[in-house]
Amino acid sequence: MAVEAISVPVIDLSNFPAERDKLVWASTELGCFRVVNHGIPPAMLAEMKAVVRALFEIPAEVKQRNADIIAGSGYMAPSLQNPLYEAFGLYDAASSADVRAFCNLLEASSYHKEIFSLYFTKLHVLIVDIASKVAESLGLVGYSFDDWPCQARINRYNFTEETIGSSGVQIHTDSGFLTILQEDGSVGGLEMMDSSGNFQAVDAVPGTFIVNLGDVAKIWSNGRLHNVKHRVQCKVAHPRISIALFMLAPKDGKVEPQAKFIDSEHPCLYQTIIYNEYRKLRLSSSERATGALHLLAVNQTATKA
Ligand SMILES: O=C(O)CCC(=O)C(=O)O
Ligand SMILES: [Fe+2]
Repeated sequence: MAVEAISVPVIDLSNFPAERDKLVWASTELGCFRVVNHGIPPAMLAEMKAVVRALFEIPAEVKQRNADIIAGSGYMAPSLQNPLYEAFGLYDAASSADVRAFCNLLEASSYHKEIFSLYFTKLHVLIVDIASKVAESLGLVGYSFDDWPCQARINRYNFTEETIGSSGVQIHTDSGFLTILQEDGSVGGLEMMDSSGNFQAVDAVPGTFIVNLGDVAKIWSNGRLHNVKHRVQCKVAHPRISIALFMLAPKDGKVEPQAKFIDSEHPCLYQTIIYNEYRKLRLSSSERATGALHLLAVNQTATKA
């Protein structure tokens, strides 16, 4: 099936509240948007990307030191399921101590450490701002995302001539609330599923970030925010780098529909779950590809009885 290029809605972060309706539409119908005027200088994006490229060159045994802190949060070597994909994970990138520990384990130079710290400090401010704007646009004003843990994932796709047309990362939803992605400006491949169930290619636009919403957003908003399915395909014979920051779930781990989004016309759709349990649920079954939200669905007949 041919995959068309989608023009992802562009949200100008310096133009609020004027952009509010567009943000509501993008986050409830598509589950993804592009942000501009985000305050991260182009030089910092480029420096971070260069540091990330270098990080993948360290010896395999050093990479393995990046162990899981929570299920699936550490280094992922190429696997049978995703043979072209390799990633480092950093839990919690919102904590400067965790960023330092990650760099120390991987024997990063002091320059690399400095870039990592600066980048994630800035990205954390940005992710909190975007999450707050999403909440406010749905009418929930004053909700704080300040202390939500955020995981970073640094991805490399070993794309070559022979792999064109194959999968870089399988279809999935993100498990957390919201993801900010720095795409590879020169190598595309990200595809989002639209409302008709077709994949649409997302162009890589240098200097911007792609934001997508995950399963926690769907539960938290009682079904309003859309957890978009996406994947990465190999389109060109060139290694691809991407840098993701995932805002996961509240600090106490309790993920539940907010009272603001529950009323007689919108009954509670999801059971409360602890985020780490939900992550294990996704990893322990085949649910990663399709999401595991249906396992949390409230039985409406039972609720009404
Ligand atoms: O590399 C990308 O563009 C997307 C990566 C992704 O979907 C993820 O890390 O969850
Ligand atoms: Fe993803």
